[in-house]
Amino acid sequence: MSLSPQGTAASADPLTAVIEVEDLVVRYGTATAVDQVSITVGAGEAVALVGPNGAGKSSLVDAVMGLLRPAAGSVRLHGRAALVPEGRQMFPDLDVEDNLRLGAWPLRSRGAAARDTSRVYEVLPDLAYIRRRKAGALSGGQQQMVAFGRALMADPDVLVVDELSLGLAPLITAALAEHLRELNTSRGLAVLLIEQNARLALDLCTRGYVLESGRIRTEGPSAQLADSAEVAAAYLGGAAEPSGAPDTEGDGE
Ligand SMILES: Nc1ncnc2c1ncn2[C@@H]1O[C@H](COP(=O)(O)OP(=O)(O)OP(=O)(O)O)[C@@H](O)[C@H]1O
Repeated sequence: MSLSPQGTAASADPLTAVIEVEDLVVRYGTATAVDQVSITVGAGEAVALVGPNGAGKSSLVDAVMGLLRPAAGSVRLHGRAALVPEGRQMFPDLDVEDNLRLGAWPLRSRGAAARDTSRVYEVLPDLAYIRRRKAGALSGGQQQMVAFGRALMADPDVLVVDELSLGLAPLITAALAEHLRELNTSRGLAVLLIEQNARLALDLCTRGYVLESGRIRTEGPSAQLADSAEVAAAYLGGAAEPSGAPDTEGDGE
């Protein structure tokens, strides 16, 4: 089950992990980009991975998606993961319809039915209106929508989104974020959202990890991370609003 019918109650089940990463190490030559990182994403859960440039976020994603071989540690996928890649990576000379169909590649054994794009147009109706337009002629926001649709064509259990907001205007980003929220909350699709915009990611997801210099610096429920003065100062553009909640980071900030 990946895209349950709209309106069906979908709840996160952290006991059933769709992604389990344990003690992962990624190296480029002698440089360590990801250093003993462990993360999980539960079925139906939305999890944020935030951190500054060069923290190792994309390296972690590439290892999760099997695009690079870890130096150590393990990645276990329970179900199908589909990637919305950084920079969208459209085929600019193909139209939207053909770009979407390429996303069905993991389902090629299912035959022609897997290439039926109508299930994506039901979820992202705006794409139906631009189905015959060349991807290269679309705006960044439209391309990101196509990248979402292409990932959905793989009938995934978890969507791995590498930089939802990259290069997009705030209003466009907000609209795409709502689509992602809808896919998660109403249709039970698990999400791993990699974002430099920590506020966006923590607002969208229920749990998060902060990655810094290849290591998990802190993790926890999004509300707790957003309330942490340490995280707020580093990633949210200022100190957290006092919430009355105890300082769980334990650093007295
Ligand atoms: N192909 C590569 N060869 C060598 N070093 C690399 C390569 N890709 C990434 N790195 C290095 O690994 C570290 C982590 O990079 P990575 O791209 O995973 O971080 P990131 O958090 O995704 O950053 P950004 O937000 O800028 O994309 C950085 O120091 C980067 O320079």
